[in-house]
Amino acid sequence: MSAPFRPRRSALYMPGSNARALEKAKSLDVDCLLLDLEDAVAPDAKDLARSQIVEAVSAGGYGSREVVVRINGIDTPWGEADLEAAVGANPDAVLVPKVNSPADLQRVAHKISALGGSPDLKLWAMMETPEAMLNAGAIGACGKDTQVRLSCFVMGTNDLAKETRARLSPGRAAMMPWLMTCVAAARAGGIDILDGVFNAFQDEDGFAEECAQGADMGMDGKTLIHPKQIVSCHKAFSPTEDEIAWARKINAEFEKPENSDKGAIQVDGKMVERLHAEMGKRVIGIADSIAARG
Ligand SMILES: CC(C)(COP(=O)(O)OP(=O)(O)OC[C@H]1O[C@@H](n2cnc3c(N)ncnc32)[C@H](O)[C@@H]1OP(=O)(O)O)[C@@H](O)C(=O)NCCC(=O)NCCSC(=O)C[C@H](O)C(=O)O
Ligand SMILES: [Mg+2]
Repeated sequence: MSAPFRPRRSALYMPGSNARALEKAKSLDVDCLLLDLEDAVAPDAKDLARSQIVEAVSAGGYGSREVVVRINGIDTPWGEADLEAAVGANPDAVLVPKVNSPADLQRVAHKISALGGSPDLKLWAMMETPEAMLNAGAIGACGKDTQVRLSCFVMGTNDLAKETRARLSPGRAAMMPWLMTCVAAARAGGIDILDGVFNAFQDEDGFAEECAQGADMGMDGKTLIHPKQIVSCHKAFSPTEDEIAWARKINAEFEKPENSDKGAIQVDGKMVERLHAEMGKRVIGIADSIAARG
């Protein structure tokens, strides 16, 4: 039986133009790979990056890692060719940059079907423009549109800072309303959401703090730019032993015959409701999926 919960704790970007990185990714303990054709690739290297990504994805070897190709915007000189190449290579998902509205995703989904793309090919959306922040709920609702197959938001905090002129300062106070709006929009649409990148990848303490903040906010994971960020990211976004034990305990309590007609019970001096047991089931599911990967 396949695991019902898919951990997306870490998603590592790598430029498609960097063949060494595409190869190295096969040995990294990371949940998702974001093979980039967009901002990490210079205009003169777009064609090389596209052919390297097609070759890498078609050849496989990435195991249980979720493989996602970030295309250039469909209205750029490279977007159409990127999408056609991605559909041919058939990764797990296509990541659409600078999504402003549901129409942007519907357009890409329509093109994927016209190209004969696999019905299993999902869309992910970069949330990184002022328009996207204003339309977050409507974009998130594409998670329930079976024609679009949106399954994840990715916060693009660098572009968001550029477009809004808000500062990416420690603690991210200025970003917080948008980040939390997108968390709510993702949950309403039934999809996952990944936090933005932390650019100062040599600053381990700063990165750990931002991971903890993202986990507190309800993010499912974080996007990364360097392999050295993976371990700390997994620490923040994996359920702890205590959380797993508590989840198992409260679920076991609710399964007891004497609690079958109760909505709220006391466990270890705390009030526990069935909603906590539901939350616990997700913790257990994610923990089991992580364990199953070995
Ligand atoms: C930031 C980097 C340019 C640093 O590269 P480099 O100086 O080569 O780093 P190291 O020497 O420390 O590398 C050590 C080894 O690790 C491999 N490596 C490095 N980065 C990656 C990676 N991302 N994926 C896989 N492997 C990686 C190196 O090849 C070395 O390997 P080896 O030689 O075998 O020892 C670089 O890390 C980098 O390019 N990072 C990704 C940048 C990127 O993709 N940016 C775009 C996404 S961010 C963004 O756009 C978010 C959003 O849209 C927004 O708006 O916010
Ligand atoms: Mg961006």
